[in-house]
Amino acid sequence: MLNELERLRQEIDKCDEAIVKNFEKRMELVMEVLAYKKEKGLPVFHPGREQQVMDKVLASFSHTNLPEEIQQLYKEIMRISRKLQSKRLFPYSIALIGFMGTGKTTVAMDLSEKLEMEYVDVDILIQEKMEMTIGEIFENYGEGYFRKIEKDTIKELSQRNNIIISSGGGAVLDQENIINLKKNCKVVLLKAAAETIIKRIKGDNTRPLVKGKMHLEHIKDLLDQRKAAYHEAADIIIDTDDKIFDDISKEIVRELLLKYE
Ligand SMILES: Nc1ncnc2c1ncn2[C@@H]1O[C@H](COP(=O)(O)OP(=O)(O)O)[C@@H](O)[C@H]1O
Ligand SMILES: O=C(O)C1=C[C@@H](OP(=O)(O)O)[C@@H](O)[C@H](O)C1
Ligand SMILES: [Mg+2]
Repeated sequence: MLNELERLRQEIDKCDEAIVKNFEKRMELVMEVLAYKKEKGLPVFHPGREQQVMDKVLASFSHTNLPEEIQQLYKEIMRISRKLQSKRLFPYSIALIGFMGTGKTTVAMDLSEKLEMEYVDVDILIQEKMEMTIGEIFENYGEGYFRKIEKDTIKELSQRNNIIISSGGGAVLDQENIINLKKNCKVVLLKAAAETIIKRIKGDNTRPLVKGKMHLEHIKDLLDQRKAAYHEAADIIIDTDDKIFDDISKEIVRELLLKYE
């Protein structure tokens, strides 16, 4: 004879079995939708769709005692779903390169949320390692020392797959960094006009290479010196002038899928 506790546990086991079975079924269907969209050339990510699913779930379970918990569960289900799709679509890492102020750090964060892919910013990692700001590293140890840590950090990160890396604007001036990044990454160059760049970074004095020299001629000079290196390293080039982050991220996704499918 089963006691009451054992009986309840058996009921719970049955629920778990149904949850797992349906979860697997749901994810299989998501992958079928993905394959269909790819075949028909439809946009892969449809931001409105997640809200639709959430609204539908909440409406159809309006009698639930656990509306907040259901919402939480569905958020997680959709997060997992996005991650599975991204893994299938992008079996590589994505490295963002380009001049200061082209949006590498911010776009990496936005892409990371959209693709549910981990992102690492080389400069942020360096600052954490050194417990110092980039400005302090330049001031205390000089640019050469910063470049050495930058190179070590890129080497370390380039071993990893399925992440988004935002590099600093000077990273690709060193050939070894390009070779390392290209091991596991598709390299995306973000571009912007000097006028746009200066507008974006003029209020920010965290970049030692433009500190006290925040004028158009200096930015243009630096851009000219670096242009060839950026273009040589790039697999994909995205103009960011007059574009919002959301559109830049979507363009990156579109271009990567077009080129590497
Ligand atoms: N497309 C854009 N539209 C508006 N502001 C932008 C855009 N790209 C970057 N910015 C702004 O410019 C500044 C520098 O961006 P950041 O992501 O740090 O660039 P990077 O890492 O390439 O130096 C930030 O304040 C950011 O919000
Ligand atoms: O262009 C460069 O040489 C640099 C760009 C900075 O990063 P962002 O491009 O993210 O601003 C940072 O790595 C450092 O100040 C040097
Ligand atoms: Mg940055």
